[in-house]
Amino acid sequence: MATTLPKADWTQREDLARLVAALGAEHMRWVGGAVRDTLLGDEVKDIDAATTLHPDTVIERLEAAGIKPIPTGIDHGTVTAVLPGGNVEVTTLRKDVATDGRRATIAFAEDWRDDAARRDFTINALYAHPDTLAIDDYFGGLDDLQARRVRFIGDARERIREDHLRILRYYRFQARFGAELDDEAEQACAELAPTMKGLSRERVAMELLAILALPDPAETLRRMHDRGVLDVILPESGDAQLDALGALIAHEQAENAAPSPLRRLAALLPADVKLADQVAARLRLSNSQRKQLARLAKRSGAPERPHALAYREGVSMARDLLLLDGQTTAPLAGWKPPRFPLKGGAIVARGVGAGPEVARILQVVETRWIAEGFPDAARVDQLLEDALSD
Ligand SMILES: Nc1ccn([C@@H]2O[C@H](COP(=O)(O)OP(=O)(O)OP(=O)(O)O)[C@@H](O)[C@H]2O)c(=O)n1
Repeated sequence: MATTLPKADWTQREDLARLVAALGAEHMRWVGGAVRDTLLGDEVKDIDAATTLHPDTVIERLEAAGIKPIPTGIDHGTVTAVLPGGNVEVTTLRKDVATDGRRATIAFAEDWRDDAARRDFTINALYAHPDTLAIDDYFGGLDDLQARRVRFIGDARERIREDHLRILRYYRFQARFGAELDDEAEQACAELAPTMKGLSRERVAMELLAILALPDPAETLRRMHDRGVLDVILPESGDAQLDALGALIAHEQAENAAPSPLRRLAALLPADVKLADQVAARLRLSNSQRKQLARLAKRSGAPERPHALAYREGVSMARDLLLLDGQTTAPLAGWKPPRFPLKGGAIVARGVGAGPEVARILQVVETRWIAEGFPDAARVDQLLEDALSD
């Protein structure tokens, strides 16, 4: 694996050059996901920087350079630099002093190795110099990345006790690119899984959905289930649901459908609306996600005509329902629900008094129109004729 960060779109960003100039290249390094994912050749989402400068100094220097600072997690030494190409989190080097697994008490530090030592995995503790792009690797992260090994820094149990969410982060990275399993880590995660009960539900939900959003997390989730880890955060899912998830993902791949974490969460739950609603509330999902999950739980398993389904539910929901049912989604490609061409006014014009009778006739005609596969306006006139003479 390269010992220098390959050039990537983000390493050439002019606004990042301004950030580096403001803080001073010698006082900072790029770190975390951006370095890891650039080395993997993957798309980079968020950019994190580590710095030896005190947060107050970071704020002063950013302001002096005309870059807006937001003290996002100032207790933890994080200042967000607002930049046109995307914000960057600048975090002062730290070492953990004490932690209860949910919140860490930290001290600012001078030493890059101390900062590396408090991080979760070797592959996440790679530091790139902003000027030369040379990488500092204190714990063999480059080798691990090359071998696609997700390895805790030092003792897995200790790392997990510092932050119990690291159990789910381990599985997420494992599902993303882990090539070999680390017995020690697997055992530590299984053993400490009950500690996740104390985590904030939002954090747990975010990680679970992030695992579900990966291209193929079925095997990892199966392992989490077999080892009792999934049971702690999603006790509603049993063997049958794990099988359903495997089938869904295989079907998604056959259909070329993009992964959807919510659709996959629905597969991991029994088709029970009340239960789905409880899970959504427990995981603090948004109202719209909660509604979607409840609708997905209401799936009947009875095959329905794709266009009729999409007309009633919207194309995206219909696609999810068809995929969960193992049906083809091909008829929905490029299909837009047509507009029902009949208006109440046309019925009133035919002598029906305005009121519930108009609504009833509209509904009768619309139902027939859907059943016939959305024929044109001439046929709708005929359907209206029939309905009026019924
Ligand atoms: N529980 C955690 C969370 C984060 N980190 C450290 O903080 C960095 C940034 O964390 P975050 O942005 O949450 O994740 P990334 O590793 O950047 O990966 P992704 O964006 O894919 O989640 C990580 O690389 C890791 O070094 C950690 O040690 N323990």
